[in-house]
Amino acid sequence: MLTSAAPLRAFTLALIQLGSIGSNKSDNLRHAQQMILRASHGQGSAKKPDLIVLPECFNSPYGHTHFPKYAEVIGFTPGKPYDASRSGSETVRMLSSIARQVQSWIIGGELVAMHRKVHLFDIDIPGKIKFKESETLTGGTTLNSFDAEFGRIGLGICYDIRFPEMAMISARQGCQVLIYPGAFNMTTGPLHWELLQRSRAVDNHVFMAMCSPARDLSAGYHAWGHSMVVDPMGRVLCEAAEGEEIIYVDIGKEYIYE
Ligand SMILES: NC(=O)CC(=O)C(=O)O
Repeated sequence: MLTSAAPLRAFTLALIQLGSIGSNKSDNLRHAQQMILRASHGQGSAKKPDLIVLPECFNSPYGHTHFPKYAEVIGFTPGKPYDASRSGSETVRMLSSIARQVQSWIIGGELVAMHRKVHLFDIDIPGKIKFKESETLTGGTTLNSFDAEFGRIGLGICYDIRFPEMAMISARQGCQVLIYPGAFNMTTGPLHWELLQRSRAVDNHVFMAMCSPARDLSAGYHAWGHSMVVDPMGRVLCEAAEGEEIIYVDIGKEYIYE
């Protein structure tokens, strides 16, 4: 049972709309690490972020046939001690070490909480897109969040956003910010990416953010991009374009309604 959350405090959020995700996992991890380092310095008037978010599937190409090859054993059990530096997962070791170096929270696989996508993405729109995650993945069965010094962060992954009950329960459990790494595509992106985030934000009076990979037309899956952050009134606070980009937003007093 979660204890009640402390009031939300001002913080800086960075979403990394990562590009160059190819077939070599170590190269993907190296690139993600460099981008986290770049994000950690802030940009222009943006301060050093307290929380940095990577997209869904940042260490492998997105596609259900790739998942078995890139899968890693994480071995994390909530509430039990876990030494991320000795993890069997190359991805967790990288994230944990860079999180310590830049002194920020990272959503991408760092290990204070682990969320497994609950709702698997199975879609078949004739002539447009066919994708069946359930052929190679098993859905998660738990709702997950973590407490940072500035607020309670609820987690989901991509397709999870289409199930309003999940965001609602997170909000009822005191989450003030919901972050769902995601990878919508060229069919569902223009229709629903912004609509769903604004809906979940307004339904629940929370901040909502989704972080996408950059669009790569040479890849098998064409991600929509447009990583964004929405405030509890449903206003889009910032939005990326399609390419590789880091977007920052200060969640300041003007957005925090007590
Ligand atoms: N990729 C997903 O999990 C979901 C998606 O693209 C959509 O819901 O649209």
